Amino acid sequence: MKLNVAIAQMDVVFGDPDANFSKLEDFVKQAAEQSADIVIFPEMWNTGYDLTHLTTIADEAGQQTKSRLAELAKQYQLTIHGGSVATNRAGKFYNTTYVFGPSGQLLADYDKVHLFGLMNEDAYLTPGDHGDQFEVAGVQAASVICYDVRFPEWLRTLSLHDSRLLIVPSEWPTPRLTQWHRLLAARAIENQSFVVGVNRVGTDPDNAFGGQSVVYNPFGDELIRLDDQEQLATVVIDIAETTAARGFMPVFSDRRPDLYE
Ligand SMILES: NC(=O)CCC(=O)C(=O)O
Repeated sequence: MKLNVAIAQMDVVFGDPDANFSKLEDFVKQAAEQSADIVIFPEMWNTGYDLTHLTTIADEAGQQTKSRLAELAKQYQLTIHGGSVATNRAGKFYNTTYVFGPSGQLLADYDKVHLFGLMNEDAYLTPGDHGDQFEVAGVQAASVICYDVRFPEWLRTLSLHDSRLLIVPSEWPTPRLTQWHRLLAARAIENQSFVVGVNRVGTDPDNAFGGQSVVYNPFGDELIRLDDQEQLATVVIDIAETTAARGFMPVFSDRRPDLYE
């Protein structure tokens, strides 16, 4: 089973959801032109980290994002992994992932679980309380958001449901890009899965984001690494490699959960 994965390495217009929706639409169109099965966006692409204005700019109940992603997925007949967006639900703000399949159906709905204090998320956002898995063209996938990737036990928990593809939308600042690559590669090796990290580019008032979106195979080899420019790129991944990795070294069945915790 092969999947054509499109990475939408987007520059986010700070605090301007309308401008960012229009960029998203261009990227989805490009992904469809390149026959992608799935297109993946970065973290908080609707607003960036404009956390002090969430009352006016966060997506109310995620409605605008959900209806637009559903329409676009259906129109272009592909899966859209909507990175994450700032949402406002019952007066609380969340950093939320929505994934829509080609029939316009909602496949996943996930709020970032580990809030990132260095970017003030803990002061403004409410953490999620559950994970979510979904299927892309017959492939089991799971998704976490940026800082979540530093918690191997969380990605392992999600991987125990036979995920073969782990997706990590991010706004990861340039000074820690070396750690970004090492963490993503480690998660790929230990979970014997493909890992797709989609970072934004550009700057906001506090940080610079150097892109370097990347795909690692289940052996931790890099299949593609983008530079620091806004762009869409595609890469074909062969899910049979996850079966080969798991057959060669049975990490999942060698686990000793009786000793953990
Ligand atoms: N947006 C984020 O969660 C950033 C995480 C990050 O930069 C890190 O080093 O972890």
